[in-house]
Amino acid sequence: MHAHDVPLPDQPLLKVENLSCRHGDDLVVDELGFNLDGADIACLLGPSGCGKTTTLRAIAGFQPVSSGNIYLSGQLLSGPGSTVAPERREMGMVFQDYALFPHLSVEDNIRFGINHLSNSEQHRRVDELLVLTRLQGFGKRFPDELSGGQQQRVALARALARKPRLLLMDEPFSSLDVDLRRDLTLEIREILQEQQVNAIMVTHDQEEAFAFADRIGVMSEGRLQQWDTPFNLYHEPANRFVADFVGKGAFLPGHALDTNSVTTELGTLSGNRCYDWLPDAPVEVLLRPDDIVPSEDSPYQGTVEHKVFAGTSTLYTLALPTGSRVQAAFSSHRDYRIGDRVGIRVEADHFIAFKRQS
Ligand SMILES: Nc1ncnc2c1ncn2[C@@H]1O[C@H](COP(=O)(O)OP(=O)(O)OP(=O)(O)O)[C@@H](O)[C@H]1O
Repeated sequence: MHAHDVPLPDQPLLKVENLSCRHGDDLVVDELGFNLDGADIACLLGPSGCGKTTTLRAIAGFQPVSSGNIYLSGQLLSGPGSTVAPERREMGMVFQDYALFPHLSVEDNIRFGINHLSNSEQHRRVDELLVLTRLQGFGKRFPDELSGGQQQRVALARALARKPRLLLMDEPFSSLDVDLRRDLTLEIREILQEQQVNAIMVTHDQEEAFAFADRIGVMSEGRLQQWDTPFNLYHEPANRFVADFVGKGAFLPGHALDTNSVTTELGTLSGNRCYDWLPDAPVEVLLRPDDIVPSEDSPYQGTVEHKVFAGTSTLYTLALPTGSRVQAAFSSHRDYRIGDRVGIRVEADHFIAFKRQS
């Protein structure tokens, strides 16, 4: 069966259940669980060392699991003490360093995993993949005669040649420069959609994750913090770690007034969610840069401490009188200088707040 075959309706394509993995005595993946549905492309996102690669390797079958299970369309692939060999999982892998065979031409690299097919079928599949990955005319070249982006497309073509049920990619773009990364991320997403191949990519770059994935798992210290759409991660972060890690913004201290409003240095802010805090509880409100707007006659002012020009907007870090800081993205037509005092107000449709620990 391949990914374009319809999986059983009640079975997710991939089910990772209470997965824990150890390196020696260290628990590096801790009770992690998520389901990947038939149509989704996913990312595991998190800071260096949080366990993303170990999770991907467990799914691929290279990493033994200490507890928990991994299923593909309902079939158990990994459990404690039982594992289906990597080559029998029908998964493709693309690595950061391309891992192409240097002594084989592009065509032969792509052909590598499909030598069980007849010669004419091999040719047809290779030609199809060269077109798909926009490598027509490069088939006879060797890897060292290609750019980094082209090499990564060969690696993708090679991984897709066997029509994998799931494609696993570990930081596939990290050795490429920023512009190429962005283009290739979108291009590969289109190729996967066209081929109806599900994929999981590991990255620590959230822009890349947002551009690539329908579902993102944010990890920290071996634990899955949230498995959700990019929109929900940004607007409805499940906890403070996700709020801080995903997107820009700053936390402004305040005190609860009632279950959905807070007094802060920038006035009373009200949201559309109810919190279970008691009146006067210390809280902090997440303000995204687009929640702060310039307002000349506002009683609230911030002093420009830092600015980063970003084309259509400029990102300012503003210090408030108490020393708290907020970030604000203003149209780059307004050009404030370091040290300028800027009238501001909060204009947020909703806010995300957390109890303050200290
Ligand atoms: N072979 C190994 N032996 C011992 N410890 C390891 C091994 N591989 C990884 N680790 C440790 O396991 C933890 C998780 O590593 P992992 O590579 O899964 O993280 P990651 O999120 O992919 O990080 P990065 O983004 O830096 O690649 C880290 O603390 C790492 O040092």
